[in-house]
Amino acid sequence: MIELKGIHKVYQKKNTEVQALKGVDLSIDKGDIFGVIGYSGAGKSTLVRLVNYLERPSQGQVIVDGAYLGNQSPHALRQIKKQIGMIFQHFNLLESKTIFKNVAMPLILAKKSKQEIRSRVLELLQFVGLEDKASNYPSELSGGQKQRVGIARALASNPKILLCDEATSALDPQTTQSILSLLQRVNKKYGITIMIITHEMSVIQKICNKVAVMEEGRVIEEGSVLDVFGHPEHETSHKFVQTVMNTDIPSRIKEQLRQQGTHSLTKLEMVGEHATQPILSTLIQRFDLKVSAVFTNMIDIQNTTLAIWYLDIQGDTRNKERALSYLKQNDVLVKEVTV
Ligand SMILES: Nc1ncnc2c1ncn2[C@@H]1O[C@H](COP(=O)(O)OP(=O)(O)OP(=O)(O)O)[C@@H](O)[C@H]1O
Repeated sequence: MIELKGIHKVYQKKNTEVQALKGVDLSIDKGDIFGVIGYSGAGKSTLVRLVNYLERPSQGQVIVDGAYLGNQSPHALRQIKKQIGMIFQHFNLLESKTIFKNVAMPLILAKKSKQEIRSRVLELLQFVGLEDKASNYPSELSGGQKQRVGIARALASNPKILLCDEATSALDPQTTQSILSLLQRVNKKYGITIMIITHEMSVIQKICNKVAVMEEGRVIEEGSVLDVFGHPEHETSHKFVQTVMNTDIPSRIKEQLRQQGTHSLTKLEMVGEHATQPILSTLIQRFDLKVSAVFTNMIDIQNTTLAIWYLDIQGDTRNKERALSYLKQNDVLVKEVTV
């Protein structure tokens, strides 16, 4: 649905150049809720603004729904851009217009009939739960309600893609949760592909199926959210995962283990129904091993459980080898780690 190929973006600032993007390749499939995470200045906003050509790449190709944006006529580009809605951190509502008018604006600009505008706006206000606010003004709404108006306005022209630039960063955790649930409904009910820019891993955890981690203008890691949470390859991704799920053994426990003479542990990673297998009893009873669970953590990612266990497994070496290959055969990811 969205393809970015070899994207570079250079901003000219007086006599200096800022290389905001340094060769980004990204592919977002239809129906994805795709998260892009990174620290401030990583290039996330620049990247998302390229998708609807608010910014043009200095080099590389942006392809949306099969159309290469670089060689479109102004008219064709406008048509493509109509298929892309966008919501913003600070909502960008017209303060002097009512909620009804704010949502209606894309339809008024597209010269739709009054009747069509009325029925579409009322349907959308109902969808976002604001049907009683049609004649209020933005200043009379809470942040979460304003973002709901932003979402309704973005949906007015029936887009195929919704871009969200830090859409929940100005909201409290409870309101964030309700906006994320609404975005999930947008994805499911209208089949809209969603691209979310954020610096909060909890946002990725709650609604994204795929994630790209950005640093200094590059994508440093990309994959399914479960994979990146389970075994982040890059140090920055690891740090983001740690903000929502502690997958590292606390140093206090490591110290205790070293004092006891334990220098290595077996790390198990299990996903979905594999996370609820009777692992410990199998290792103890079937393979005659002595097993202590030193540190464990479980997290729910889009209704799927991800479990990480660190075990101290003692006993006959051959039995341990057989036990570990049994675990691998049962879809448990096994790794020996030093403490
Ligand atoms: N219009 C611009 N002119 C000059 N430099 C820019 C412009 N927009 C962004 N930059 C620079 O490009 C780099 C990437 O910025 P960008 O806003 O894309 O990052 P970001 O990851 O979205 O950060 P943040 O989360 O703080 O918004 C930064 O160094 C920024 O200063």
